Amino acid sequence: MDILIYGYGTMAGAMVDGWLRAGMDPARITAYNPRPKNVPQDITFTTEIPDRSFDAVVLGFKPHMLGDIAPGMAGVVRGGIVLSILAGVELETLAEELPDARGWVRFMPNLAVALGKSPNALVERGLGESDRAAVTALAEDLGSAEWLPDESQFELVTALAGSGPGFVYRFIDALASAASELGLEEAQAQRLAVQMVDGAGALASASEHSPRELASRVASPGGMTQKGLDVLDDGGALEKLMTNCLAAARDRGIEMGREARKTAGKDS
Ligand SMILES: NC(=O)C1=CN([C@@H]2O[C@H](COP(=O)(O)OP(=O)(O)OC[C@H]3O[C@@H](n4cnc5c(N)ncnc54)[C@H](O)[C@@H]3O)[C@@H](O)[C@H]2O)C=CC1
Ligand SMILES: O=C(O)[C@@H]1CCC=N1
Repeated sequence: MDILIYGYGTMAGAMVDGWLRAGMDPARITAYNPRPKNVPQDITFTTEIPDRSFDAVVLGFKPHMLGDIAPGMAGVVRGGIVLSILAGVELETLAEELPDARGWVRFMPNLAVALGKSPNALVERGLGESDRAAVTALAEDLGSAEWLPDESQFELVTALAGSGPGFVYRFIDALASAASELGLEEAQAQRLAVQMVDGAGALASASEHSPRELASRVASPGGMTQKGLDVLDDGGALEKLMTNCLAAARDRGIEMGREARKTAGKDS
């Protein structure tokens, strides 16, 4: 499967890094971006829209640009599979805007693709069994493949797994700032917070126990951790905060889907 990256920004670039890291032949990858970009050695880069079609085309630009960009993409997607990382943009819009493709996939990664550690949410229209297997393999090279039965929860999944690193980074930053506020040297607080989250995440991945159970294993009865957990749990404070956080991100995704339909002229 040869791949065209159409819009080589932060996310699409991280996907290329992940595929190369997983051993993909760089000759399979072409990247198009209207402005010059630094790209890994051995992939093909162009600032001109290629004049041939590709097996798979990754949409790597901003969601609201789809309506303006799609008409110029007919040639590159003809007969191929569209892999859209555009937040909020639905399969229906993709199929209407890029009707010359043979299949459409919403492929929602996060920046950890670069390390092969992204949970990748997927939903498709028009894919046969072998295409689905090929897309699954592409996702697994970047972490995991999480196929959803339909699109109804895709914005929520995007909030959790796509935006999620942003929330975790904010949490790490808040931990480090709090420790520094309480007296620790700033750089040391940040080092400790980052390494702690790295280890805690790896343990949660490797463990047979749920995060809830792991938290109670850290909290020795009558000890320090429980006192801290009591603050987070008071009135369901942290859970309420996270519910509001995910709902706000999800709702913005739904709105972005609407905006993309509007600029594509498919909605009033
Ligand atoms: N940043 C992230 O963590 C994630 C981003 N996404 C999605 O990835 C997409 C890109 O986001 P970022 O990489 O963060 O943004 P970015 O701004 O880094 O990348 C956008 C790229 O599109 C290029 N571009 C501009 N006009 C273009 C045109 N006419 N044709 C082709 N390319 C054009 C820009 O030069 C730029 O390289 C968005 O649709 C976003 O929803 C999805 C999951 C996570
Ligand atoms: O913030 C955004 O809209 C995109 C979607 C998931 C992560 N970044």
